[in-house]
Amino acid sequence: MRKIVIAGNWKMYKTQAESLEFLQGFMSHLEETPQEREVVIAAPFTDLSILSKNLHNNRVLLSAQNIHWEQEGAYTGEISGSMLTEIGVRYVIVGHSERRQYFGETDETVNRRLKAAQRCGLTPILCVGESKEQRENGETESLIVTQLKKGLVDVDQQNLVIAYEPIWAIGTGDTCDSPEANRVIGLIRSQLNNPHVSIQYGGSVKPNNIDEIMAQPEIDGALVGGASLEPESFARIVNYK
Ligand SMILES: O=C(CO)COP(=O)(O)O
Repeated sequence: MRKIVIAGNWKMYKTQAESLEFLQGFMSHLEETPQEREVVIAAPFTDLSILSKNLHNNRVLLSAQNIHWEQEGAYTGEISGSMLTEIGVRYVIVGHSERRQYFGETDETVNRRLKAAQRCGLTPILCVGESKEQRENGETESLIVTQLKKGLVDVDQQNLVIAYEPIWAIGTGDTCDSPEANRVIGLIRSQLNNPHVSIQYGGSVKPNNIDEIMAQPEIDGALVGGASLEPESFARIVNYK
């Protein structure tokens, strides 16, 4: 069975006070959310601990946005897996295009982070996706196959979520057409050795397009940026029809 996983990626937004304010507005909407949908919030490191203390049941699971591959050491500015699991974090986003673009993330470092996450029991959400230029040059398929092949070396596909996030659709309002997202996600699935891996779509997911996206047979969830920052908007997304 493929799980439905709807995750909000808050990126570098929300102080602790703002994150608690979000919870106040958000939690009541979950009463109508079907139990089998997993709802995840990927918050900044500084918010995770206080969110964890204020989430008394497991209705919302927490995710980090990055993880270092070593268990501990002289790595100024980094966070290890055990620091995350100790405060109740369950997921971690790995290889987001913003980390690949601005912070030198490569398929090799992505692979190391994925394995580190799994070693300490976190479920990694591996992000893959092409730029506008790569799409226009007809490189979408080969790029994604390479990202998967290199990223997933020795990675356990029993404990993994993948997000297809075309870079040109992120933060632009220019959503990838649902049938096209469905097609690429089908291609991603064909590269895996476990048919039960959940594969999300990400890139300008909004309350007004989530129903159509989730109606696609290959799409098992969403990774939502901007529209996850407001309680009503993220609630409408997790409660898609
Ligand atoms: O990058 C994203 C989620 O990880 C998508 O961001 P937007 O939903 O703001 O386009």
